[in-house]
Amino acid sequence: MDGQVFDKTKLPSRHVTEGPSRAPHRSYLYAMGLTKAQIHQPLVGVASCWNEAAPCNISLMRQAQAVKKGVAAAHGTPREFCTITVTDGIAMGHEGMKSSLASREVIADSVELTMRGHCYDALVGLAGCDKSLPGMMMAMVRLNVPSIFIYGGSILPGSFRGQPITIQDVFEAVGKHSVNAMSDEDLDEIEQAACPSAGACGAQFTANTMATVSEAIGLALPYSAGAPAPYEIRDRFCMTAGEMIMELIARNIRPRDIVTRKALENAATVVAASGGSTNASLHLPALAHEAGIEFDLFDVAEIFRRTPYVADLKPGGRYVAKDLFEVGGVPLLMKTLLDHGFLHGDCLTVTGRTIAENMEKVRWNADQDVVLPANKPLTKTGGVVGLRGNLAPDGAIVKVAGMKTQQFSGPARCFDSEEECFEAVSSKTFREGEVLVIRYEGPKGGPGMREMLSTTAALYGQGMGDKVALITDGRFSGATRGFCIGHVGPEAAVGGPIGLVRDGDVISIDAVAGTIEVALTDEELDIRRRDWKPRDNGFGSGALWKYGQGVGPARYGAVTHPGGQFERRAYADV
Ligand SMILES: CC(C)(O)[C@@H](O)C(=O)O
Ligand SMILES: [Mg+2]
Repeated sequence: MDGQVFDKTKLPSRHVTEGPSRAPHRSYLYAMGLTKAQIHQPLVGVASCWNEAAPCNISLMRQAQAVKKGVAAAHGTPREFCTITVTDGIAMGHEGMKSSLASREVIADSVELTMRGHCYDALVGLAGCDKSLPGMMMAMVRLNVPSIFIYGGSILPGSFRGQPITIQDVFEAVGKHSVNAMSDEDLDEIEQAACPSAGACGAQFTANTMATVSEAIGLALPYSAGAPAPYEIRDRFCMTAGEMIMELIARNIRPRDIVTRKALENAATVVAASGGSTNASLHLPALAHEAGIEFDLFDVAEIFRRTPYVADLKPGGRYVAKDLFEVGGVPLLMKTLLDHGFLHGDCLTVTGRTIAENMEKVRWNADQDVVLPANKPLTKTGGVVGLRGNLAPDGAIVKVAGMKTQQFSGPARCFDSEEECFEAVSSKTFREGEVLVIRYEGPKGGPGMREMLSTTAALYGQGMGDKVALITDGRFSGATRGFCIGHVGPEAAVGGPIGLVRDGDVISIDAVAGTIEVALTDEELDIRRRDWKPRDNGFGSGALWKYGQGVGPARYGAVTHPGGQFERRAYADV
């Protein structure tokens, strides 16, 4: 990039830095120590989700400095800014979780507004936890300025009595403890051992799933998703991203050149192949929506159905994110998928090259069993399955990776909030063979579509994971295992059938056939619907009220600007 001269008359930052009328604007930039030369170079927004809420984001400030060095080395002027996060692990199991999915929208919106307001020419975005990853990528596609995504990296595995552990073991320990199968002392020991470093939850949970997506969709540099947060090699990826963003400006390569329908299919493919988080079936439609591409839960489910499950990662399998990185990272997973025809190789990426070109130097590693060859998979279909039926006309999702059985039928036991169900689980006032139904927890109903790891992990920890099924219009953690069906739509709050079910109605789920049915006739459902009345969710003002008013259905990604609208007028072109 040495000597690259950028034509400022074509870049958005000209509105801030060029001509006599912008003298006041330049005064502010001089006030922050910028030189004349720096002011007239391209301005690159370095958006970081750094804060002290959780280990996922704590290393982002360090990494952002490396990005800035890279930008400066390639004759750009980096401008760092931070946005909020809500970290699921700490928001879990209480009202705080209602803020989680809503935070994805706030992150996307806040990055959008900072970029627009200051006319930055490009964006390098760093994100470390479940909602900040999709939120940051959504902002990139929405703004459509040259962008590179950087993941903060995974946490290192913990160790408990010689066994590697993750946060999942602590959530499940709560269930063991509740049935007196674990002592207070052991619970104390495990909670102190599970999280030994900075970084996002360590297995193929939601953050690592979306990090895998960031490489497969083409917005992140190859290998950059895999290195754990404390590893100094992350800083090298960050430096390179900083240099590379200047090249993307020069070549005018934008996120919507990258995030195409085929790229979204590639993203869904790596989720299924790695037994990733069900949350991806929300985030991929949301990302698609930013690009004006129709790609809903059923499109995601169709890819899931035809994709082999090859990466033996927790929660369904044996290994964690660090293990995947050590054997070859996301490129190794993509290599076998590409070689066996499961990925589109012709999609452009932020390297300026296609997926197939990026893969040219990647060699298959036969000396490992973290990723199996795609022609010899763990199972022939993906680790996550879409469902549809009279209980979920707008679809539902279940993770089958690692599950012994794929069919379940039993009488419903209904709860109108997660708390009511958690209480029944803790006091064991439910029976083996039942289908626990948690409703009024959808995007509008909660509001906020809570993630329910406390309840599902408690069930699993009690040894009830495959003895009951759980269905909800809310959602699950990437660490959830057991027969747990989420995103059931339409949600109860808008009159969906899940709100019409009564205790004892027989519910049948078949993950092989892809169905979810309640044994009620259409006539009976109609009669019950006539008696149904909407409920007040208790939020009359503030961010969650606003979210509940605007949010669309889970099937289309639970976005707050639904209705087929997307940002057609990329701000960089104005
Ligand atoms: C706390 C977890 C495990 O990170 C969860 O939020 C997830 O979705 O994976
Ligand atoms: Mg989560």
